[in-house]
Amino acid sequence: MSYSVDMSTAKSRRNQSVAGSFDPSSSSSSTSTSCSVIVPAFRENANLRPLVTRLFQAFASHPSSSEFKDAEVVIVDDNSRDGSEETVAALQSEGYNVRIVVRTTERGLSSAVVRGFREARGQRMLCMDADLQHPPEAVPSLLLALGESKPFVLGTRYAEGVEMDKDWPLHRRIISSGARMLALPLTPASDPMSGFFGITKQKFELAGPVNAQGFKIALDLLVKAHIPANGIAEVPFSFGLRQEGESKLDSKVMIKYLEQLVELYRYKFGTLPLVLALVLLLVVALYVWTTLVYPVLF
Ligand SMILES: Nc1nc2c(ncn2[C@@H]2O[C@H](COP(=O)(O)OP(=O)(O)O[C@H]3O[C@H](CO)[C@@H](O)[C@H](O)[C@@H]3O)[C@@H](O)[C@H]2O)c(=O)[nH]1
Ligand SMILES: [Mg+2]
Repeated sequence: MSYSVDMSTAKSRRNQSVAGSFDPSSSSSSTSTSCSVIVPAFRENANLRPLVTRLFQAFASHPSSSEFKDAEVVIVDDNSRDGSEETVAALQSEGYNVRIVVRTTERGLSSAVVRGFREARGQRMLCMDADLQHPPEAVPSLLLALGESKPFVLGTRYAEGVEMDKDWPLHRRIISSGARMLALPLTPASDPMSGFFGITKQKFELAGPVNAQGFKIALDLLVKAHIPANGIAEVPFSFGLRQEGESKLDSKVMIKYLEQLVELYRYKFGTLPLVLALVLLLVVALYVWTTLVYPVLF
């Protein structure tokens, strides 16, 4: 079950002045929406206001600001009850085109993103975290990179000139690199672990049934929407630190990722290569045990 708080009226549609600064008090009566930004959020109230205001400021000050005149932000919250709904209502009354879908019987990052993509009114859809690890200022370029020839855009942390924040913990770097390596045979994308990505509505609707468990929905869409290498626009960005609150990534999320990998390998290559890989792994493990570990221990 879910409900949606959407007080968007002509007054609450976001607007921009020619000077490039966002003026939420002026209004637009347009009903078409070109771009939608989807934000999965769980207990992110403290981050919502800076996120939304920075996003609309970035749209207003972009040289192609007219492309974003109908842009909307859709927050998909899992019943956080931390004041997020009130914050969104306040932003709406100030004129920002933002709404919140509150799910009361479902949980999970990926399924929240899928829900947001289904709710989105825009043809270009982008997903980003609420905690400001993904810079709102990079959103316009990512959205503009989407089109018929590039139906998928990926904010990548693995490119020249960009970096992770030096305070991002070592264990998270190791987990992220390991997870990325395991996904290498599935997609040519440089950073399929990224939660900063976009897809056209058309391509999303053509994708096969996605695995909405866990955190890695971009990887699932890359595989199941059959996105070829030349259909991906990669936009480098520097991955920041969470501004407020705590990460929700835990061991359950990692196990779900391994399950997702098995499903995707079967989807892409069939069952036989997967069985062969498991047999090979078993043989290597037996070899290591009998020749290296057993003689040393016993
Ligand atoms: N609705 C909803 N949102 C959720 C849930 N769990 C997490 N989120 C939201 O999903 C976003 C990412 O969650 P974090 O808890 O901040 O994740 P992270 O550990 O920082 O992981 C990030 O880095 C990964 C790459 O290393 C990304 O893959 C991932 O998307 C995220 O960006 C945040 O906006 C968070 O509120 C949930 O159960 N429900
Ligand atoms: Mg985070």
